[in-house]
Amino acid sequence: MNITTVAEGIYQLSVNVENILFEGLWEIPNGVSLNSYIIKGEKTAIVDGVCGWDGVPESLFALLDKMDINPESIEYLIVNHMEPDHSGWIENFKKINSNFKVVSTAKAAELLDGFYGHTDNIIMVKDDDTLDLGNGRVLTFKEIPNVHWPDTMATFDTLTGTLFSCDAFGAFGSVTDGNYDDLLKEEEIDFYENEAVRYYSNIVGAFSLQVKKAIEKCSQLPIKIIAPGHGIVWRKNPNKILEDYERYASYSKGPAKEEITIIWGSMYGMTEKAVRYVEKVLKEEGIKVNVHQVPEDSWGTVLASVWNSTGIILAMPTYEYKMFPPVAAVLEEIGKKKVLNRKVFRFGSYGWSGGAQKELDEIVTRLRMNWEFLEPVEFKGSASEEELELIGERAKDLVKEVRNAVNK
Ligand SMILES: Cc1cc2nc3c(=O)[nH]c(=O)nc-3n(C[C@H](O)[C@H](O)[C@H](O)COP(=O)(O)O)c2cc1C
Repeated sequence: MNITTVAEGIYQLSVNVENILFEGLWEIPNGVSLNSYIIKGEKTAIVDGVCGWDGVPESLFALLDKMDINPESIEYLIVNHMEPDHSGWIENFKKINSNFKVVSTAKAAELLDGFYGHTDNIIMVKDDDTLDLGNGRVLTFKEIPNVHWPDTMATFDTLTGTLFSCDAFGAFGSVTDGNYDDLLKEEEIDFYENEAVRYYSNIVGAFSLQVKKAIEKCSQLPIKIIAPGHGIVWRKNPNKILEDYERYASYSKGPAKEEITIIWGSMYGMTEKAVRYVEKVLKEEGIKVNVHQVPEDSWGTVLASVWNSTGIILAMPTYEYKMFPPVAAVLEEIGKKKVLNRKVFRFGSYGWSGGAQKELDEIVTRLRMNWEFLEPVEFKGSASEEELELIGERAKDLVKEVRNAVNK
């Protein structure tokens, strides 16, 4: 639980959440912060409440208490985005203060009604509308739909140049009091960069087109600080997170980095033997490789690696005339997240009929992933020396394709 000062009259109230699956689905090994912001003019506003998860609203009230802020003095609740991890707090807040106004887009207002039956005192705003808090503090709003729900907007404090960007420009990773890029060491920034890729690929990757539009729109503002709903605040170099997000958005269509991700599954070690061989070959080629066995590694972890990778190797046996199911499941999710135009090689074992390749082709076509495949290698039972060599050669071809695509 942290209270920190972002800029003159702006305070961040952060609550870390760990040991949950984010959105009930995504593993967050390093936790996530839920960031709320208090903005003080003559009047006080709070930007984004936090989730109604057990203990979280109480933590936020305790933080307000610590700041000597009486919840009744908060006049505006700015709901940048209605998803319950940002707005789930409203119900609890209502019990203490029934005299506040919600500021949101029309779409968020509709969702507030649907989710919480909340319809009173809503100020609906659209692009470039303003809210004057007094004492020279004027807020401007920018709609950034579909980053990450259709209702999302960003709030801009014109006095300090602070952009409250909600889910845009966010990251996973719990935070400490030094939750600012100007206070963090280089390796800590690197840590949050990895957490940002994980967050981006898991949460907003499917909306990369809308992310690009949001970057364009927000870049017109004289931004000095970016204060997202999750992760660290960018005060020294806000351009870094804008550029990082621009890059992550471009990875959807590829090429991404000069990296290969191997996603593999194996029942009795036949496919695994070939995976180990390929790992050795790729190591000799000197390319960065991320290796994920499924279902042992979670979808979120696999997605984060795949997002960064221009090359993908899928290694799985045939199972009941189809792909080994955990590989098929993660592949479907990768397709839905729009990981497109990758260079791919697949190999795997079968017993008598094969069938994995047919399902693989079906998924990639149905989800319009536009993946470019090298000729697959399938082997009966255990791969022979010749078959291993062939797989090794194809892996080297993949490295060439990846390097060509990245360095084009
Ligand atoms: C439950 C089960 C279902 C299988 N279904 C098929 C199948 O439909 N067609 C086929 O050719 N082989 C099938 N096999 C054989 C495997 O593909 C074969 O044993 C392969 O070598 C397993 O590779 P792995 O050790 O990497 O898992 C099946 C094996 C199991 C255990």
